[in-house]
Amino acid sequence: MEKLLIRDLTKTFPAGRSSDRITVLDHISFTIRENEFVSLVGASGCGKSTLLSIIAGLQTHDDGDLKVDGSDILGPGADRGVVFQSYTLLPWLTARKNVEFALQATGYPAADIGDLAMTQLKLVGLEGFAERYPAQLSGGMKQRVAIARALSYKPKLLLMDEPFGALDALTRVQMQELLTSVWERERLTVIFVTHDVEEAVFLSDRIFVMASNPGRVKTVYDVPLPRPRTPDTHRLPEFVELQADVLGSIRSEMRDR
Ligand SMILES: Nc1ncnc2c1ncn2[C@@H]1O[C@H](COP(=O)(O)OP(=O)(O)OP(=O)(O)O)[C@@H](O)[C@H]1O
Repeated sequence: MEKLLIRDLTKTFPAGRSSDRITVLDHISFTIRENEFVSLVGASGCGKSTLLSIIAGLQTHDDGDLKVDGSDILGPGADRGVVFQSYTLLPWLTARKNVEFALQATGYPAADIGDLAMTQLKLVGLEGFAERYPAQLSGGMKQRVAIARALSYKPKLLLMDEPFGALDALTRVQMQELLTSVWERERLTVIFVTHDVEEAVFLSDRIFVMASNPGRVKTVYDVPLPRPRTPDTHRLPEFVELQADVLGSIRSEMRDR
């Protein structure tokens, strides 16, 4: 079933002081199926973050249609969970209270909130850290709380913008493995922005390579790798080949600019 439909999406920004406008996203059209994991990759400035924030309802668009489960996106909503690169936890609340706060804000019954928050923290392996404040957690742990929080209210669509970009290499790989196992268990629909092609191949069902000036989807790759994905997945010849193909596609687009 179709989860997200985007048709002829166009976004412009004012170009400096003149009345001209720069087209950042140009007639983008695609659909994402329920339970699909899709990554957006492409050169810096091709419009990945802009596209994600329009889907999140955090930015307006000029033209085109965006629908989640057949309903127009008109602004932010609890049907879409968002995880960004920077940890957006509330520093004055514990890990558990950060998750509970999101559940309260999205209207969960008060009696269920405590249990639900702990269940989500357990899912990301943080049940022992529930009473810690963000300042007492490592970067990877903070990002796990942010993922637990985004998953807690069961969004139809999870939107992730470079969520592991600020982490060290080992923590990043651990977070990829955690995310893929959570995704395999919860059957989420995810749109994931990353600069890291290896990360995109490891996590995704499909990879959209975007081109710039104006931003558009240039090539769509299917990722025919078996699941569950494990550390050994990286060594499969198909993995290595696909990674090279996607990188080549981004590079050729940069050369053509
Ligand atoms: N508020 C804004 N006003 C004007 N131009 C903007 C604004 N936000 C983004 N842009 C421009 O839109 C283009 C796309 O930006 P965006 O951040 O979406 O790209 P990106 O692919 O996510 O880049 P990166 O990979 O570097 O994060 C860039 O050229 C950027 O300069």
